[in-house]
Amino acid sequence: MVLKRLAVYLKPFIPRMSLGFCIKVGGTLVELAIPWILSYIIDDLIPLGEIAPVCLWGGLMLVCSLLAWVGNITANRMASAVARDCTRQIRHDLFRKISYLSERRVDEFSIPSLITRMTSDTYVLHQTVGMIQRLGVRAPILLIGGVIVTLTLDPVLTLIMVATLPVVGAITFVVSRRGARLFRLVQKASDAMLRVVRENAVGVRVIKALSKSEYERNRFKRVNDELTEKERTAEKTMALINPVMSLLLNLGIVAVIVVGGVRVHNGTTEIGKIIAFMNLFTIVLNALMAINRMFTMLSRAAASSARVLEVLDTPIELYETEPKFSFLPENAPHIAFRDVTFRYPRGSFAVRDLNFELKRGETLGIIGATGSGKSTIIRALMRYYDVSGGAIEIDGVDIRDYATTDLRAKFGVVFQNDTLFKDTIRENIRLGRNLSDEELLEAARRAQALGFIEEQGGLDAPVAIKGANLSGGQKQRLLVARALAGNPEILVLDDSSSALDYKTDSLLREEIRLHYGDATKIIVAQRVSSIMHAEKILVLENGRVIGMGTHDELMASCPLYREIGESQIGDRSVSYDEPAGKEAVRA
Ligand SMILES: Nc1ncnc2c1ncn2[C@@H]1O[C@H](COP(=O)(O)OP(=O)(O)OP(=O)(O)O)[C@@H](O)[C@H]1O
Repeated sequence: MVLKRLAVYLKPFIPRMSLGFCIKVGGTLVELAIPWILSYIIDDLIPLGEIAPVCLWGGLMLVCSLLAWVGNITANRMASAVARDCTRQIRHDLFRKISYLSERRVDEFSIPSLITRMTSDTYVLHQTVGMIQRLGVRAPILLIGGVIVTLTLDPVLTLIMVATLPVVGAITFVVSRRGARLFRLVQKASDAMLRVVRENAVGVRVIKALSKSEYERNRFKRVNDELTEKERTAEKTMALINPVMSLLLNLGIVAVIVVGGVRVHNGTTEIGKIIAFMNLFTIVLNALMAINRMFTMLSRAAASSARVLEVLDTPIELYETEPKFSFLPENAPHIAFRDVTFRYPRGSFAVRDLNFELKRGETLGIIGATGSGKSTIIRALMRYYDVSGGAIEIDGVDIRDYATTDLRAKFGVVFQNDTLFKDTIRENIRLGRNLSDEELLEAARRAQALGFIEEQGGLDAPVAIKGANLSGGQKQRLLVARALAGNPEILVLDDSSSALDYKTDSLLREEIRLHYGDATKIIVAQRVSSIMHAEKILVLENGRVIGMGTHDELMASCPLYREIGESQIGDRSVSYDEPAGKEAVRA
């Protein structure tokens, strides 16, 4: 059923598959003729004692072998090409779907599971599509054709052979069904193993630093053992088929030899027919084995298809292509949160009753303990998740009424622990947007990144996976340059200066103040100095706002803010009115 659903991917390849099918059928029929010619030579031509017809029919056998060989190779190549191109399309659609999945769905699937669906599951489908084309035509023709040719040679012996086939078919069916269920469990265990490997690779430094290597090794051993156990059960089940089939077919061959011997002795059949029969028996046996392999592969493919389809069938909840409004209300605040409440799937409330407004060009600072809901506000504003209650508005329009691409295009953003890609510095800043080198360099200069970019060799310098060849501060500056490039309408910096020294941080803030005056800025920070010049500061605790106002107001009215401020700045009498840049430069 699930395989049928994925068959739509084969539709565009029907002409190519049909041609391959014809070549395959031709090659297979020619192959079946070989034992028949052999029997004719032995029983009818050799007794005549003339060499010429024997050579002629022998030559025909050779031509048949060559044709079968060439036909099979050509058809197999065509099958591989179809499998490759079809899987490419499936991967393409999967990737596209994954990139549009809401964060909620990504959480539900989990990243490791999406990776295995994208890699090993599509690989299984690739193998299956290839195999079905290679063997799906050939094996049944050899099986049915083989039985027909044996019927023309000796119907009595054919009955012995045919009697074994239903038993073999039933065993294959039962075992393969069980195999499909077991392979689904194997894939699940493989997801779990990938998750541990991924966490381990990402957290390798901290694991070493905390001497957690032994603990991690044990954790990996557990998931690895679990996977091995599941594989063992699945393989043990599937491994039943071959020996049982071999046993049945060998019993059949023994019966053929015994009955055949009696029939030759009685003069009801000839020796050449028995030799050809044995030949065909091997062909039928191999065809059955191939069909068995196909069933095994189909069991795995059914499990993989179900996993791939689960992603492909997931509705894209948050992707709106058309705006649902025709005009923007006048004099509306640029950003407004109205009674916003948010909870993660299966989680408790992360943000409650959030209300604030920001005018265009204003800066909002957000501060609070870890887990207090700071990043959640950003995710909700950019509509990675829909709010659970209340509404978020941009220019007076609910963000759910914007086309998602239009909404996201308004933002320049650095997420907490944001990602750098294995590419050049240029592409990491540009990220596929139509921006000139001058614009990229300008953004880099303002993000205080130009100095180290030049040291690295300019925009063409390589960035390793996740920016592993850069320091923490360099990574953050590159990410800020990415956010600034393109002059966003709304600039969001989520804990993006934690690795910067105070001087660089304040220079960066000064550049933003000078050059991005029109952009509305939302800055999440752990440092009071990063947000103290904001027009509005939110102090969060457990998802609730416990203070809102300017730095001076909060120092006077919000005990938590005052506590953080005093512990970081130390001196309450410091004047905060000076631009941060000057303050830092003087320092
Ligand atoms: N994807 C998620 N699924 C379920 N719960 C989540 C998810 N992301 C965050 N949470 C929970 O929501 C709450 C707020 O998380 P959030 O990331 O907004 O905190 P934060 O203030 O940004 O913290 P930090 O300063 O550590 O980044 C936390 O209790 C967190 O455990």
